[in-house]
Amino acid sequence: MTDQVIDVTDLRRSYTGGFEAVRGTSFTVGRGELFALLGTNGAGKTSTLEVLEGLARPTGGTVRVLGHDPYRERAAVRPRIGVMLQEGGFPSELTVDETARMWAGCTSGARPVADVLRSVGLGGRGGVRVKQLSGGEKRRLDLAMALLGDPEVLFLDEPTTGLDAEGRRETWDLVRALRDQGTTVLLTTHYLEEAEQLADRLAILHEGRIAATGDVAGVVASQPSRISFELPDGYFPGDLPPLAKIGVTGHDVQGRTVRLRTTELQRAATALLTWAQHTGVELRGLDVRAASLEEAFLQIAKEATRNDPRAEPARAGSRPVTNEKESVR
Ligand SMILES: Nc1ncnc2c1ncn2[C@@H]1O[C@H](COP(=O)(O)OP(=O)(O)OP(=O)(O)O)[C@@H](O)[C@H]1O
Repeated sequence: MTDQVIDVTDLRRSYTGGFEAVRGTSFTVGRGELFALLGTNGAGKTSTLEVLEGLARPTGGTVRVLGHDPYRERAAVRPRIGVMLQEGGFPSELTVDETARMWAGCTSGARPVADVLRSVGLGGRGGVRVKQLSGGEKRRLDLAMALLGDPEVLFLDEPTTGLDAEGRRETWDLVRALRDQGTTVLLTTHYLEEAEQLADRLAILHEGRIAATGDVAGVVASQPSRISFELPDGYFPGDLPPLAKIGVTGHDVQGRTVRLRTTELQRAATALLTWAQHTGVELRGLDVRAASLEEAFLQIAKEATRNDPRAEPARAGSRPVTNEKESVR
């Protein structure tokens, strides 16, 4: 049986004014798994994460982290988790070393500061003031602080936002290494490539609900693949083999360009190529491709909106109903 490290059942979180940011989500994360919560701005990723981190109480549903309620049994959970918030908010005048030592003083069983800084590539930056770090270095400092207690479970809230391509790749390598060492990781991101690169499983959150979940291949496979090509002069779409019979679920034609959508890519492509061969037709610009995670994400979000056109309740100046966020890590 899988060892469930995170177990979320019908989680709801509302803010004062009635706005429900999380509207009944359920998912589990097994030990050693890397799970990505993916969603557009405002989808409810941070609102979910804060409950898992024990920083906020759910309005409804239950949440267990390492078998405990992270809010009520904070003392049991906190020493075993690491949290990287979106904004670390470290005092800018302190040096990297001073910051790390300060956090180590608040962390039970903290690892040696120098080791942790080295592990995130800040080994040579101990004497530098936080305000002098680059954006990428600040994010690495945030990560280092989350790793000080050698956590079993690591929560990363948009760990690479604001990083350049190289910084992002370096962070991915770090996160992969942690996962390979057995750390359970839950990260939020709106970078699809990040989820593609890192996630064992993911959930696409849309307006507070899980619109799709599974591994990357499974989520992508739920969306149609595409075949496009140009028909030569003298041929028309009606000359093609009957599209429905070869597994094509939709098509459009612009000028001589034909685009087909199918959930049976091999069958449709084989039938099309066989037809072209027999007819002696050259399909110029032939392009056969499975949906990308990006296409799947956009489509899933579009469908979720169509199925649930939520009217936006007023929520100016609102606060969480259940409690204020605590400024603790
Ligand atoms: N304190 C608050 N009071 C009222 N509404 C809030 C509060 N915090 C967040 N929200 C709203 O809840 C929704 C979900 O916000 P949340 O920060 O969880 O989204 P997110 O998916 O993390 O977005 P982002 O990618 O922009 O960080 C948003 O519509 C946001 O405006």
